[in-house]
Parts: sequence; structure tokens; C-alpha cells
Amino acid sequence: MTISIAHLGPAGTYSEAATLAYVDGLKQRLDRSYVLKPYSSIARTLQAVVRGEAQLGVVPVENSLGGSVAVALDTLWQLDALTIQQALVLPISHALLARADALSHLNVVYSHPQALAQCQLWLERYLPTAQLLSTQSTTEALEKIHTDRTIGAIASSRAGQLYDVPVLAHPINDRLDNCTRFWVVSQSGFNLGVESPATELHYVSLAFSLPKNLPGALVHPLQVLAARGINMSRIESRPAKRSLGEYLFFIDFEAPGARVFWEDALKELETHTEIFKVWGHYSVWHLCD
Ligand SMILES: O=C(O)C(=O)C[C@]1(C(=O)O)C=C[C@@H](O)C=C1
Repeated sequence: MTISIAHLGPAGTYSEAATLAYVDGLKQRLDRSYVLKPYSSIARTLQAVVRGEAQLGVVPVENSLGGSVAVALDTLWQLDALTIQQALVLPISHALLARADALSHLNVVYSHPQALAQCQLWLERYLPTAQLLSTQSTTEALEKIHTDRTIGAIASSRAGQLYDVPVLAHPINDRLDNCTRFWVVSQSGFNLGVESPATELHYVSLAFSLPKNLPGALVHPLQVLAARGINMSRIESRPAKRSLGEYLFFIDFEAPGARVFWEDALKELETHTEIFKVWGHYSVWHLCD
């Protein structure tokens, strides 16, 4: 059976690059054929998995410079039907692509908001007067250029080659060690049949809302982890989209060793929450670009 994998498109996005590298890794573990399915937004990528149009979906969730990809976390919470199979970390090296001969000819730069955020200092320094406009993906930004010599796009050099747009500057991200974490998700209950060795560091990701906005409400669930010596690797709050000041909390923690140890922690943690969702237990693959 062919495994179909949804990702943010069109061709040339970093999400596609992460998916291609993931497929390379999968091929070494699972003798199947794979087909990639591009979608026009991160939310639609996740919805495609829920609708069964693809068995897996690859979405960016966090970048070392730009922080969380809010739409991915918010959509995961709303959809409530997905499980994380794998995390992927991809190095991200942005290029400024344009048909212009010099930076001074550019009036507008398009890109995905995450890519614009990752190049913020560079843009302030070299293109302080250019208008910065958002697109759904870095390759959608490239499509805006057509033949216009006053428009630039931030995307990968690989995308520049695919769309035949020259590189005007590279790398332009504010730190060279820029990288993005992606989650590979499936419908809950889907078994990919890939065992990750216990030697790989494993994580658990979860999210919850709190029963009441009272003093100490967040401390209690956190104490459950601290009391067991469980190392939290991320905590992120997002608006609950109910009343002002109500939040959802997204937590990742390291989960080595016996399953029973952290499963017990989850049971106790749940008692301190209102809505409680566990996204999964998974390992991380560090990909090469
Ligand atoms: O627009 C793309 O190329 C994407 O795959 C999206 C995305 C993101 O949302 O973080 C992925 C990796 C980079 O951080 C920049 C953009």
C-alpha cells in the first residue's frame, strides 16, 4: 500500500523538503511506496489527514528564531483527532530571490511570516524601506515575482532553482544555526509500523486548558512533572479563544525509560486540568538540508 503524506505546498517549501527527507528515512525502515500531497496552508494540511485524504501530514511547529507556528498548534487543538508519529528537525537557510540586479531595486518582499521573522534583522539592515508582505508559504511568495524586478521573495535556494528565480543574497537568516521542528501526524490509532529504538530520545506532547483562572492553577500540573523529575522541554501558551486572559498550555517533555512512569504522570496531570489532550509519544530525527 502506498503511504500518502500531506504537506504545505506548492513544491519547493521547507515543509516539502522535510517531507522528502522523512521519506528517505522511512524507506530505510519500511518497504513501501510514498506519495507527497501538497496543500495550500498548514491548517488544510492537517485537515486533509483528518478527512483521510492522506495518512500522514508534516507540519512546522516551532522555529529556533521565530518561535511557535501558532496556526499549527491552534489547528491541532481544534481538530482533536490527530497523533504525533515523529518529530523532524530541519536546518533552515533562507535566500532572497529576485530578478532584480541590486537590492536597491526591490520595493516589496514576500514570504511566509515565519521566514520574514527569521530574517528580521537582515531585512532591517539591508532593505529598511521595502514593504514586507505575508504569503501562505515561501514558494507562494516566489510565485508573486513573475517577471517583476521590484519584487523579492524569501525562500530556499532549492525553491529558486525549481522556479528559476536567481539568488540575490544567501544566507539571510539572522542566525546560521536556524532550524525548524516539524511534527508528522496521523489519525489517532493509525499504526505506521515503524519502531523507534529506545536509544533515540523520546518526547511526549500534550495540551490542556485549566478549570479555573485561580492562583496556582498552572503550578499544580507542572508540579506533577517536577515531582517525578520529568524534564519539560517546552511550554507554550495560546489564547483559549474564549474570554480574554484564558489560555491553553502546550507542553513537551522528555520521556525516556519505562512507559508506565510517564503514563502515570499523565493520569495525575489530567486531574488538574479542564480539557486534556495527549498528542503522542515519539522520537526526533535530525534531518540534513
Ligand atoms: O513556507 C514554507 O516553506 C514552509 O514550509 C513553512 C515554514 C514555517 O511555517 O515555519 C517552514 C519552515 C521555515 O521555518 C519557514 C516556513
